Amino acid sequence: MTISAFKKHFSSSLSDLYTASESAFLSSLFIHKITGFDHFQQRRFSDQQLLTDDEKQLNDMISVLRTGKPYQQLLGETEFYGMKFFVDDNVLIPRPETEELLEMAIREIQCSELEIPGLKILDIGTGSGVIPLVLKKHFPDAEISSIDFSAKALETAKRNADFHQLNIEFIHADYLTFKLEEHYDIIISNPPYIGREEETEIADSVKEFEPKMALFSPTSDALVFYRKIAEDARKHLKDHGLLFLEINQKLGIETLELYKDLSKAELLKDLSDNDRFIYGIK
Ligand SMILES: C[S@@+](CC[C@H](N)C(=O)[O-])C[C@H]1O[C@@H](n2cnc3c(N)ncnc32)[C@H](O)[C@@H]1O
Repeated sequence: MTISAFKKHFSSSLSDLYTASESAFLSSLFIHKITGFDHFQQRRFSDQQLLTDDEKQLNDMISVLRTGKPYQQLLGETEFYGMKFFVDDNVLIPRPETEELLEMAIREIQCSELEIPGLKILDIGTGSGVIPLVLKKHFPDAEISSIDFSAKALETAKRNADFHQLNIEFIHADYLTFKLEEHYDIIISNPPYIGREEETEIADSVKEFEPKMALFSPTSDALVFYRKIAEDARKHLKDHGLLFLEINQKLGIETLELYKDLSKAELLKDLSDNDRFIYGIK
């Protein structure tokens, strides 16, 4: 099969899962991964026959994609905030809303009166490490600590930190019982926030392929992480320190209520107009 015929085959085989433009984008990524041809080479050599082995591997990938497995897990990597991140089935695939959280955090930190050199940042629930690594890239002098209860997620986060040659303190701990000892200029988190009663509303592919620990609250209280973060913000966020949280869009008001004793706490919407973030100042 030629490269161009494979692209058509990819699109028609997955037409119930992806739009034509998504398929064009994805087939280009997969052909690049298997053949090494980038997008421009694929166009230039579109009439070239795929090697038999490459064609088999690409067809195997179509079969796996049909199971609903996220394409990022199959590729083993994804792009987030313009950076490459390794991902696997131990970490949440980073979402565009978290890019929005970071965009807000970077802007607010730059506009704040905080002393940027020596900034102390705590990230709760690191996953693939996207939040601490994007922040470290923008604020190289910041001291960033990042907690996760999943040892396997931390391995992936460390691999990403090594790849980008960025230094983060990774802490393997259950945040819900972890006693903070330091004081921070910034606390940022995208913790698990899906309650048990919402489980049926989550897509099967998400529940099957992404780590449950990353998605679901471990107790019947969907806000359990936000309550502990509120308590820690009271005691461990420095005066004028900043808080950035990604939240469950259905629990905006209840989540905001937990932070009412900060000098400022705002509920902010994402680009899809859902209540998605809390921005606070101590
Ligand atoms: C929603 S994911 C966010 C991952 C990453 N920060 C992102 O935005 O893509 C939540 C993360 O919290 C971690 N986590 C779950 N329970 C935890 C706990 N009790 N203590 C610390 N981390 C926990 C999960 O392993 C997961 O990596």
